[in-house]
Amino acid sequence: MKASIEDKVQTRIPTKHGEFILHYYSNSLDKKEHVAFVKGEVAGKEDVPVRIHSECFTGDVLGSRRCDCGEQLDMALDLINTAGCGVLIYLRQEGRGIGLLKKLQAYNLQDQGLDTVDANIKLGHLADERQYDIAALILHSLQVLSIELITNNPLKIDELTKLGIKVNNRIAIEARIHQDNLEYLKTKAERMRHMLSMPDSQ
Ligand SMILES: Nc1nc2c(ncn2[C@@H]2O[C@H](COP(=O)(O)OP(=O)(O)OP(=O)(O)O)[C@@H](O)[C@H]2O)c(=O)[nH]1
Ligand SMILES: [Zn+2]
Repeated sequence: MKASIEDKVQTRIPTKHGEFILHYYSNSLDKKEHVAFVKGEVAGKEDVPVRIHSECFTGDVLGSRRCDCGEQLDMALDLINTAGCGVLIYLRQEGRGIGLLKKLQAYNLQDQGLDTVDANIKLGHLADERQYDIAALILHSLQVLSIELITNNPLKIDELTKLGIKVNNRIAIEARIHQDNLEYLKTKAERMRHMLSMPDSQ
């Protein structure tokens, strides 16, 4: 079956980062509630700043310091708001696609010494099970011509390019490094090719 999405509703959301229009999508691939937060006029535009954010209940909602997600969400919305034009797609791919239950189990394995990659593998999953088809469909639906992707993850750029999205540039989004996220960020840099500037001495 060919993947499809439907833009079901658009509504204005004033936030501490500025005002955005929230688009709610239904889709033919899963039963999840994927959304886009849109700033300004993006249809027919080139080089639109775009963040594709993967759901992280612990980081985005609870403010967990185990990962950089919550801080990246704030930074991306500030950046898009300041640019006056852009899109944050919030994909419901909790735990890099393995779901909240498995991510929390993976956290316990990490507390026993495994890193984020090996914890996923021990639970019978791939290191990263995310897909970006729905994000690409959302960008097509918004009639964005080309993007500047806000990410440190080269895989996201590759995947979107394969799906026909023109990624003209990458905008780095590096959260503060501290004791609680150090190992997590180190693993992303060393095992998942994330473009992060890690301190040499740590
Ligand atoms: N399986 C698993 N998922 C995690 C863990 N920590 C965070 N996540 C999930 O990872 C996703 C975010 O992915 P990241 O690898 O942090 O970053 P990214 O989206 O690939 O890259 P950026 O665009 O640079 O942020 C969210 O869905 C989180 O819920 C973990 O230890 N294990
Ligand atoms: Zn997170």
